[in-house]
Amino acid sequence: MSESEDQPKVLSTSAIITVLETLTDWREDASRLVAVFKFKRSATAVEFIARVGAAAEDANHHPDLEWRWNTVFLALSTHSKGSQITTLDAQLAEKLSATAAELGGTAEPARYGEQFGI
Ligand SMILES: C[C@H](O)[C@H](O)[C@H]1CNC2=NC(N)=NC(=O)C2=N1
Repeated sequence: MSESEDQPKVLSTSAIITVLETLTDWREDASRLVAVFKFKRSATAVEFIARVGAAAEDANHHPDLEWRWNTVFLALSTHSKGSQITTLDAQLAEKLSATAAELGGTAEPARYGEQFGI
């Protein structure tokens, strides 16, 4: 288990703002990092979901996930830290953006308010 996995650090508001300058696919919403990725085909969205699952198992850190046809909605927070945003969330967000890009996915900022019924 890596040191970061042992001790995720809660990000302050200013740290979140700084992190989001790099994680341009992601936004803060209700103490979570959220993103929406759209793919050309539903099958590619499913492939992405499988890779999200593998990355989550590797990191022992699991995003909330919603699948709608060719689009995948993600939300990340750290349950063990009161469901706040931590360094673990930022690390996984970066990895998932890279994975989405590899599969030709595009972020859909206009849809960020739609996920999980909110
Ligand atoms: C025991 C195990 O380490 C925990 O339940 C892990 C699993 N996946 C997790 N995922 C998320 N998002 N937050 C957590 O705190 C968390 N904790």
